[in-house]
Amino acid sequence: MPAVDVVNVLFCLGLLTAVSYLVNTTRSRKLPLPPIPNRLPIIGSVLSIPKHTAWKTYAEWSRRENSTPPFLIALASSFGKLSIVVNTKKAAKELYEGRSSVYADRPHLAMNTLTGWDFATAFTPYSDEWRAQRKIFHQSLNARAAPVHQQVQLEKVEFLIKCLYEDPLGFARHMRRYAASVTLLIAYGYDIKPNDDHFVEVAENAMKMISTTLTPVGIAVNTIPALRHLPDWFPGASFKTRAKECVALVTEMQNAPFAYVKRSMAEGTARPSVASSQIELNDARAGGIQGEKDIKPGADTTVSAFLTGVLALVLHPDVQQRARAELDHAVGRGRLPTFEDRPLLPYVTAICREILRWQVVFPMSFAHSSTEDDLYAGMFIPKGTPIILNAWAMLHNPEDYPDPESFKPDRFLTPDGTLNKDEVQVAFGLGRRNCVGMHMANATLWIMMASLLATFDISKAKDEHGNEIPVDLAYTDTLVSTPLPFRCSIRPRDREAEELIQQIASGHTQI
Ligand code: HEM
Repeated sequence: MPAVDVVNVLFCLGLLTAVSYLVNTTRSRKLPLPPIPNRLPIIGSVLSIPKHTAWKTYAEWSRRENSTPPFLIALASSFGKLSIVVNTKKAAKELYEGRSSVYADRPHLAMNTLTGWDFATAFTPYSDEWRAQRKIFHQSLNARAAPVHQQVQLEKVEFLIKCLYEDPLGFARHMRRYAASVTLLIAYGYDIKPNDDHFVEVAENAMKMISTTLTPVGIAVNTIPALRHLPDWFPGASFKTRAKECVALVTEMQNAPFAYVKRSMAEGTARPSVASSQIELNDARAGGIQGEKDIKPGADTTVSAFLTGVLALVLHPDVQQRARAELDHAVGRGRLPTFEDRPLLPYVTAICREILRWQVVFPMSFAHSSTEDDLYAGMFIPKGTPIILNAWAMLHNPEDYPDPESFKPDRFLTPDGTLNKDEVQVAFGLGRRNCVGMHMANATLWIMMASLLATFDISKAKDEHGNEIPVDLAYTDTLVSTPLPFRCSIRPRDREAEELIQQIASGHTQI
């Protein structure tokens, strides 16, 4: 009996493959598609798509395959499915911004539905539902609303400074907690517990589970959604059991903080938050408010930028020195910097921009999808094609950023020392689906870097013989690229800084 099912499934897969291949090749025969590197019949480019840092290979392929810009390439995955990688800022702007309504959809990924993650704004199709979610985010997190959250960011960065002083080796954990505490306070008015916070744990586990979608089996299910109907007992179908576990976590991640806000509002103890103001505005309409429910995922992206910031400082004592000179001149030594000091600290801002450019948090952003057949620079882009923005290629293009692999904050300064106009927007995506948490993320990163530079000296850690432990620039290969664990030394920069830190620490009791 199982043998018959196997034959049936394989037969259906074969049929799907053939139909999909025919549809794509017939459609594309009329007009040229972007070049498809290393394409083989039926299996497309599958064998040559690298497992590691694919964004670097795509940038190379696009230079090899296109003699002139716009440097688009198509990837033909197995079963004839196409996706297109955009490798230049010019093409990305023309498509994502110039034709924004055509490129604002997201590809439908069967694994997102299976794991319960399809509730998230980032995965919602371009629709009225998405517009409603996006509006809620925008009202609370746009550039003008961002200052409302500054008090929370200042309060939490002080606590981070205390934690780094008392337990410098745990810096990555403290930074993760700083990101989560800012996000949850702003989103839900919820102050996380010092250790083992349940909301944070659930959200982190749900985020980890999303990696299920990136395993070979997950990719196969996204390519051939019919696979989701495989029976649970089928060899290789254990992804269905994991997906069910993920649904439970995601549901709790959505509902628990929201229920907390409602409860604390009823008890009169709620802190003002995005969720509480939306509840007041919308009078808690049936089904709840989607927008604030997926604020949490932004925390992981911010942590990646924080850790890159620490790595950059470890490797560049000269950058620390120059930033400190700027801080001492503009702020003095008796207090931590605040957001009011920002206009006087262009070099610190340039460091933050360089962090986002140097090690791109989302090297290939989130895929968009086209809602119409389109023709661009003489190339055909079929309706429904996933379009991937190669942000890494754009932010490492030597024409815009000479010596792109080096960490050089100066590239964001004009000769007279003021900031230039490049705000590294590409790191946050382009067009209608760009990052809605961008202003909050920039502010959280800026105040952390400014405070860290004002108080601590960051250098390589030493082993028991007093030798410096080398630091590698090693990153995860996941959707959000994050530094792999590394060691460093974080010490008050001098006696004066230590006194300031102790004064700040005495105002915060918990660690
Ligand atoms: C350094 C930190 C961050 C980086 C680099 C980043 C980057 C991005 C990128 C590249 C996208 C996809 C854009 C596109 O599809 O064109 C995105 C989407 C998104 N981000 Fe962020 N993000 C960060 C922090 C945050 C934070 C703190 C929040 C929430 C408070 C947030 C909320 C979102 C949401 C909701 C979307 C989906 C937008 C949509 O599909 O309409 N992000 N982000």
